[in-house]
Amino acid sequence: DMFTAIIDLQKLLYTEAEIIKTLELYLKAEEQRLEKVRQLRQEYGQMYQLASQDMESFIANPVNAYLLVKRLTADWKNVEYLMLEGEGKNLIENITRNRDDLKFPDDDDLNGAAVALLRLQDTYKIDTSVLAKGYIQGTKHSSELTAGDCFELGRQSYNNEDFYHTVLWMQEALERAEEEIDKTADAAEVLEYLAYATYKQGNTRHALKLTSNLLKLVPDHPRAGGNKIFFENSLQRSEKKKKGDDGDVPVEETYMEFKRSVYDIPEREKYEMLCRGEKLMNKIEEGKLKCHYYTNNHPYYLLQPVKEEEAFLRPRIVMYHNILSDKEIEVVKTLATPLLKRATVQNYKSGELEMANYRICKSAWLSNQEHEIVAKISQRIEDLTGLTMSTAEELQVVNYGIGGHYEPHFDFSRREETNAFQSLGTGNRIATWLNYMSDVEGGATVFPHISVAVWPKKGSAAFWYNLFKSGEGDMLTRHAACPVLAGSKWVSNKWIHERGQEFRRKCGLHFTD
Ligand SMILES: O=C(O)CCC(=O)C(=O)O
Ligand SMILES: [Fe+2]
Repeated sequence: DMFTAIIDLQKLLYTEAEIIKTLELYLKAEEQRLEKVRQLRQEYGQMYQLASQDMESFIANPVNAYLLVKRLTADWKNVEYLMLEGEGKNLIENITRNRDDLKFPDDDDLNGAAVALLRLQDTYKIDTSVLAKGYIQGTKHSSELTAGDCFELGRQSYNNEDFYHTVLWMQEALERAEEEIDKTADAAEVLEYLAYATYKQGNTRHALKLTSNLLKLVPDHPRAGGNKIFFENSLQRSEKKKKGDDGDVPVEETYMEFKRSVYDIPEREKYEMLCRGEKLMNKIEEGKLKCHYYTNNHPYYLLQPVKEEEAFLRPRIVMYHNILSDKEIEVVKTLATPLLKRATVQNYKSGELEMANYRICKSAWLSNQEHEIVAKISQRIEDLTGLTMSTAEELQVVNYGIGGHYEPHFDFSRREETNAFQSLGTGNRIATWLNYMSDVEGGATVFPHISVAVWPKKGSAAFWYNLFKSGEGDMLTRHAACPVLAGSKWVSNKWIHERGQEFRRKCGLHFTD
């Protein structure tokens, strides 16, 4: 899959250049071929004209008779060949089968890219027609979508049984198709999808209206007549039900589908609000946050203190600025790029690592031995946190994909979980150090339960303890990576473990320390 990391998508531009070359070759070959066909057509025509003046005497001439037979045997074979054997087949094979250096995305990538656009639309509340015009947060990033492109997004949503987005995008496709001179979508086809999705969304009356419009457009449409009857019956049934036991209005099925567990709603909503940059923290909490120079009393940083900015106090979440240089970031990205693999998450029941739609990125692990810069980064984290890196995990390098995100999660493992860290023998993830290695739009790291949003800045880092001093997990550290609106988001992180920190971070007796 290519959609899960922006770095992989860059290869697709090379594929596109090769496709352009292939199309040019194809057009040239086809033009030559058609020219030959045109010539033959003319020769056939000339002879026929001559013959039709006086058929009998024409055939009576043995040369003519011979030529006629020849035209319908040998020459005809030639015509057949010209008509059937375009260069197309060869050229297609050349570009798809014989080229290992070219990457083609597959249907899953198309679906992933479509779902990503829809996710961005929802999280950042982007209006469908604004997005279709290529605007993302006021700046024009891309070309416009055609009616056909909108139709394709609607169709992808439909295949995912996401009727909410099907309606939005089919409506947009319909509006755009109306304006287009060279139509890229068929209004009848759009209307059929739109009507069904509207019905699935619980609006049968409007679905019926859309189907009537479809029938006006294509009176002998193969399915619309049947659909109309189906919608009419369904309307009658619900009317009867309403009259039969009044007060008991039938609950809309699809509404239930969309509603998630009550527990989820506040977190989800807060997560999205924070992603959009809405300020949720109360002024008093915010007023307590400080920004100052920090040395950790380390000789090196006494000479060159780093800027420490508090993002929250309990749990304490801090940002350090200018931690990694551009050059170090380049090295880390270069080392990681060939090793990137679709990132996994741990199934909390089975303990197995698996891919999940709630984490769209690729990641790679770099050990200190890999390169002196990796070791240097480890050392820097040790010096600034005072925690030993000897039990930490390797440096995880992450590149997010289109609309890439990581939904709310804990970095530490909970008691009830089947715990993969147990085999490491280093205890739980006591703290997280997160380096931001690129500037992007969107893609904040947010903590929905404490209303904190940390915005990526190339070279900066975030740090927090996941566990209290007692070893108990701090539920308020639940956090998420917001979908990336634009750009290629790179981060790297160090997960620091409990073992070895006994004298570095003293055990607390109190739960909430
Ligand atoms: O990328 C981010 O902003 C956060 C990543 C994260 O939470 C994780 O990888 O555990
Ligand atoms: Fe995390």
